[in-house]
Order: sequence, then C-alpha cells, then structure tokens
Amino acid sequence: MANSTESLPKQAEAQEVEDGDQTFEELGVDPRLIRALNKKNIDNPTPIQRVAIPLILEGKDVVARAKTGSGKTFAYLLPLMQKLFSDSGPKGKLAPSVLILVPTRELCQQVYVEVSSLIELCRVQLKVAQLSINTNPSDMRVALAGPPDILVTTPACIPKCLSSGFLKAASITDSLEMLVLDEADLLLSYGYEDDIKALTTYVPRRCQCLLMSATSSSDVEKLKKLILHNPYILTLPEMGEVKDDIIPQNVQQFWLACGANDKLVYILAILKLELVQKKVLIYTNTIDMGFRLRLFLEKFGIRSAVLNAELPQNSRLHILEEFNVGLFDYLIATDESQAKESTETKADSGAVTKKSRKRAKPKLDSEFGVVRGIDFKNVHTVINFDMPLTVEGYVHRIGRTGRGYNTGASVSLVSPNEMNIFDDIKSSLGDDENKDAGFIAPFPLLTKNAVESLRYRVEDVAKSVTKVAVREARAQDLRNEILNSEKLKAHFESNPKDLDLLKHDKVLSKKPLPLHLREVPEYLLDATTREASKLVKLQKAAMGNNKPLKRQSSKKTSRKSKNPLKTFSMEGPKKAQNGGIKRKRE
Ligand SMILES: Nc1ncnc2c1ncn2[C@@H]1O[C@H](COP(=O)(O)OP(=O)(O)OP(=O)(O)O)[C@@H](O)[C@H]1O
Repeated sequence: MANSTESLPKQAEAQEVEDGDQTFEELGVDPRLIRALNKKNIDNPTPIQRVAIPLILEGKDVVARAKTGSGKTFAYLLPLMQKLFSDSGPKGKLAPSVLILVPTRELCQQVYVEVSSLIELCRVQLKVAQLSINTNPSDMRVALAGPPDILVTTPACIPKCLSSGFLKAASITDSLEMLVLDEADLLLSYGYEDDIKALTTYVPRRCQCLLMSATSSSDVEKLKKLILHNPYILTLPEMGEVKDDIIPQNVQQFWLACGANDKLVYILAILKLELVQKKVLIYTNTIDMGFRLRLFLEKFGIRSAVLNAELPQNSRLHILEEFNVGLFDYLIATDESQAKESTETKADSGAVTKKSRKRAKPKLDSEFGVVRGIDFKNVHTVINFDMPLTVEGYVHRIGRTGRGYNTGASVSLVSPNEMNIFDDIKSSLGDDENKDAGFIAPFPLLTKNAVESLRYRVEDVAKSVTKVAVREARAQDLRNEILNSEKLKAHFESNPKDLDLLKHDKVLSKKPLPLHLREVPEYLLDATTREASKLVKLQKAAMGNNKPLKRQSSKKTSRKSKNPLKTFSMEGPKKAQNGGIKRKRE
C-alpha cells in the first residue's frame, strides 16, 4: 500500500482548480486510451478524473468521493490500465496484478465490460476476468488460469478462490500491484467486512490502493483505515457541510403527496398521461410490490419488467442490457438495499454478516444490487413508488438518472407514513425554495382532476391484482426467466446478435387484457393535463434522442456550472472555484 508522505506542490493544486479544461492528453493519459474514449464519445475528463488520474498515475493511494454519475469508473480505470500497458514487473506471475472489488454482480459485469472494451479498443494484450460467488469451480479455474492481469469480483469470492486452490495467498502478495474498492460506501453494508479484512493480510505494502465512493460514511472511513496508508482524499464537501452538492444538478427533483393506497392511481396518471419522459426507472421496496405494480400497469397497456434479486443472474444482466439499449421503456427495480439497511439498523451493527444475509433472504442473491453504481443508460425519469428508507438510498436512486451529460428528473410519491424520511431527505439535501439545487419541488404537471378522472377505472383493476395474482405472476416470471436464462445461454453462443429472446416485458396476466383500458379518452383529460402532456412531448422532441452531449472542447460554456461532470459545485462558477474539489492528505 503506497505510503508517500510528500505533500502536493501548492502551485499545481491552485492551477488545477483554476484550469478546469485540461484534456486527457494534458493529464498524461496514453493516446491509445484517449482514442478508445473518443470512440465512446468521451472527449474531455470530468473533474474527478482531472484530479484523480495524475495522482493515480504517480502511484498515490487515493480516496475519491464524488457524486453519482460523475465518472469515477474511468477515473481509476484509465490510469490503472495505462500502468498495465507499461508494466515491466516480473513475468510468470501467479495471481492478478490488479484486483477490483465491487459490491454486486451487476457492477462486476459493468466494470468487466468497460475494461474489456478498453482492452479491445486499445488493442493491447491484457486479460481481464470476472468472478462471483456462484461461479462454478471449472469456470473459476479457467478464469484464473493465466492468470488475468485484472480480476473484477466481489470480496466474498476471494476466500472461495483461495479455498479452491485456484489462487494462492502467497501469489497475491507477490503479484498484486493495485487494489480498487469501488462503491466503497456499499461494500461493508453488503457484509463483506470479514472478507476484506482477510484479504488485507495478503495485500503487500507496495500495493497501490484506491477507494471510490459516492457518499461518505463511517463505512468508508473504516475501509480507508483498514486498507489505505496516507492517501490523497479527493472529496465533495461532506454531507451536512454543503448539503446541496449531493444530487447532480442536471436532475430536477419532484414529489407528490398521496395516500399509500392512492399510489397506483398516481403512477398510472403520471405514466399514462405521459407527464414524464421515458425511459423510466421505478423503485419499489419489495419484490411483491414490484409485481403488483407490473401487473397493474400491464392492464392499462403499460409493459414493464421487474428486476429483482430472485432472478437468475443471466436474466438480470439481460434485462439490464435490454433496458440500456432501449428495448423497453419502463423498468421496475426492487431495491433490496432497503431491506438490508433495515436489517442492519435493527441489528444495530456495522455490517450484516454473511450468515445473517443468508438467513434473512435465503432465496435471494445477496450480491444483487440495482441502486448503486449501475450505469443505467439514458434513464430520464426515476420514480420512487416506495420511498427509500435512508437519505443515502435516495441519493443513489436519483443518481441513476442525469448520468454523464444527460438531464433527468425524479418524482417521489410520498405517503403520510413516509413523511419522516422525506423530511430527513429534504433537510439533508438542504432543501430551500430559493435555490435550484437540492430543492424537491411539488410535481406541477398532475392535477387533482386528472387523478380523479382515472380513479374509478383504477379501483376495480387494483382490486383484481390480488395477493394470489401477485404470487402467481412472480412464480411465472421466475419460470420464464429461468427458461430464458438457459435458452439465452445456448442461443447466444450460436446467434450472438439475435435479440429475439430478450423479451423480459412479456405479459404476465392470465386473462386477456381489457382493450378499453389501453387508451385514456380525451373527455377524461382536463385542459391543464392535456397541456402538460403536450409540453412533455415537445420537450422530448426538442431533446432529440437524448444522446449524451459532447462537451465543446476548449470553450467555457454556461453548461459548465450546470453539469455534474464539469464541476462538483452546485452553486455556479464562482462557488465552483472555491468550493470545488477538496484535496488533502491524511
Ligand atoms: N469524461 C467523460 N465525459 C463524458 N461522459 C463520461 C465521462 N466519464 C464517464 N462518462 C460517462 O458518465 C456515466 C457515469 O459514469 P460512472 O458510471 O463512472 O459514474 P460514477 O461516478 O461511478 O457513478 P456512481 O457513483 O453512480 O457509480 C457513464 O455512462 C460514463 O460512460
């Protein structure tokens, strides 16, 4: 673990804060990587990348805290890969040079895909492998044979590799040059503390350690102390210091007060009357609620898929891929981290142990996670159908939109029981009507009349979505997905381009869907709602296909102050200069 004590040259620090337009080239990034980034429409570094890349290239330990969607993945991947390009270390290694630890399989896959694509685009001879605790022994042996230069995995997988004999502790000590803990704020809450502690005993002192996180928490502090030595801390102002600098400011946040039993009619009105832009990611706190919502929306002709921890991994990844490429518009994600967090609070312990994770959710995949870190592409709206149980949960959910240079919106449906957490969220974000940032505004486009006009249709349908119907739909979906998962495996081996089987938003209802519920007749809409719907459509047309905008390379634009990739500050250019990236040594 790097243990440099030299302090940063003052001049360089001042210059970096002032000069916000450094290019990747100026940061010393390898031309092959720059070309690869350009092919991905990425031309200029984000603030966290501007500061982190040179430090990581210099070999420093770094803790980087930056808001969701701010480009933390490339902030560590680019220097890490560059170092491997010129790795002149001993040949004949028996373990990976780089270990990237992430909390969930979904993230594992995401980081693996990103690394693989950089390797391919740069045409370099590097090998990357991904492993999860469910990888079978023969696949594990193949993945570790070589060994790979980079291993992306969850912490729980390391003891499994060691006990199977495919990886030796002494080889890790000999080979490991870099250890990355990505989404560090989540690693401990997923119950990986013991696994990480065990790993630290094999991590050699020379190994460079990086810790990336979207929020700061006692867990991040704990990990920092456990693994890093004298790191550079690149940070957003702490939560509570500058409260409004947590949510990317290109995300507009809204809320609607409604009774718990009215949530179905409210969400139907929002979606059916097209008052929000697609694609839409909807969060529920339980799988049953996810399926209830899916069945309900289905009756009104709104097709969606439910992403949850019960599904086979193949299916989950395909649902994500399918949603990301735009094959369907509505995804209902069950936020399992909420269940974990409540278990944690109840147990009043810092982490949920592996045993307790297994006891609490025997059938669910403990490495499932769709709230944090997942880079959903072009999600324009996040809807909290159920409110998250923590402020961090809210921040991470909302962070699934407004990623990169995209804009986004969120709508939270808040029932009286959820008012307390909503108040906590508002005060943590520094909610203030006089500021744009951090302000959660009442959703302006939905009138009471519009809701009431749909109510009588909704009540009957909602009653028909009984507990039994939900249970059957859940089982049916699981059966479909298991079948899909097997078929997909075989099918894509011979037909890699065929997306035909990737239909996760199939109708679940057993009865034929009532045709009259598909359209909302004009007479049911009041003038205000009609106008609002028109406005949303116009906005959508004006936005084109919502492709990420390319930043204009050298000119400073007004977007600078509005873009989370361009500045850490929510408060315009002046504040950005003073209150931007904080760097300190610990
Ligand atoms: N320099 C850049 N210019 C434009 N887009 C970028 C840049 N760097 C990264 N991106 C894009 O921004 C999106 C978000 O990046 P990334 O997933 O790394 O965010 P993050 O900070 O890790 O967020 P989270 O904390 O939610 O995981 C990705 O789609 C990525 O391709």
